[in-house]
Amino acid sequence: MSIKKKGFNITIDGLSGTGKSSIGCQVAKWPNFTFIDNGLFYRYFADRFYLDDTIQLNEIRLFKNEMIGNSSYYLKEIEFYLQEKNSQEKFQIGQKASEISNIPEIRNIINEIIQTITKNGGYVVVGRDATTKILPSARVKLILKADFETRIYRRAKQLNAKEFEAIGKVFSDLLKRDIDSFDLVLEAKKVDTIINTSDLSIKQVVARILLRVLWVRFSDYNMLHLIIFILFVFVYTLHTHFSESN
Ligand SMILES: Nc1ncnc2c1ncn2[C@@H]1O[C@H](COP(=O)(O)OP(=O)(O)OP(=O)(O)O)[C@@H](O)[C@H]1O
Ligand SMILES: Nc1ccn([C@H]2C[C@H](O)[C@@H](COP(=O)(O)O)O2)c(=O)n1
Repeated sequence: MSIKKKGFNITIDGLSGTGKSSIGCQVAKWPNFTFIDNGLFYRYFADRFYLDDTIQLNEIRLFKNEMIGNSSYYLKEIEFYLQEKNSQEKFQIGQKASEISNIPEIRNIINEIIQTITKNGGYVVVGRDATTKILPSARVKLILKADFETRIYRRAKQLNAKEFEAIGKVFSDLLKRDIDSFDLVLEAKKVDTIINTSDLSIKQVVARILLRVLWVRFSDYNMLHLIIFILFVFVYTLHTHFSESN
């Protein structure tokens, strides 16, 4: 049973540190889907097009078409471009990304790029509004959540923050990101399946999501058979009805 079906996309939203990126890229592996981290777009745009306190909207508009025309190249470029930054740079880029995410045109451009790239299916998109705004028609839509303390612990471990001051920075950064994303996640929470990852390992969360993917795909499969069966019964009944009346 192939999961790579026309139009089959998976979206995963959640606050910072809930595990979207680590889990999303694992989820993408088994059905051989392409992973897209929506937050990376904001970061890439912020670092490339927000120079000397000026947002280069024209450049961004041109870039949109370039990226749509050559999506597999640019998805890799965005991923690797940011991997090369050190943690201080990443922190600053994150702050600029948060600023540009308040500009509606930039949000629309990013959403449009992702919608166009994913239109044939085969993608796992993670972010904060992937389930509600970007791909509300995705076949599997999930929200990850985790306690605030768990998320601080995970982020501090990830950044190797051990000193009181460093942990304080993690705390305030996470709080700010939560406040920035509050509306988006609140909106998403209304409609989707929520998984609390606080007491689950990455593997356990991935397994749950893949089970859900299989279930959705399996119900498609059964539904198709059910429809064929009903059609068959209908045609057969018509056939016997008309042969009896002749
Ligand atoms: N279920 C889990 N159990 C233990 N550690 C986890 C779990 N999920 C994620 N982590 C760890 O927590 C850290 C943060 O996870 P990740 O970067 O995937 O979160 P995120 O939701 O994508 O955050 P952001 O939105 O800030 O990018 C990573 O180091 C990751 O390995
Ligand atoms: N759907 C999204 C995704 C991201 N942002 C903003 C919020 C963050 O400040 C920034 C970077 O995201 P991250 O890499 O931390 O996931 O981009 C957003 O507003 N909407």
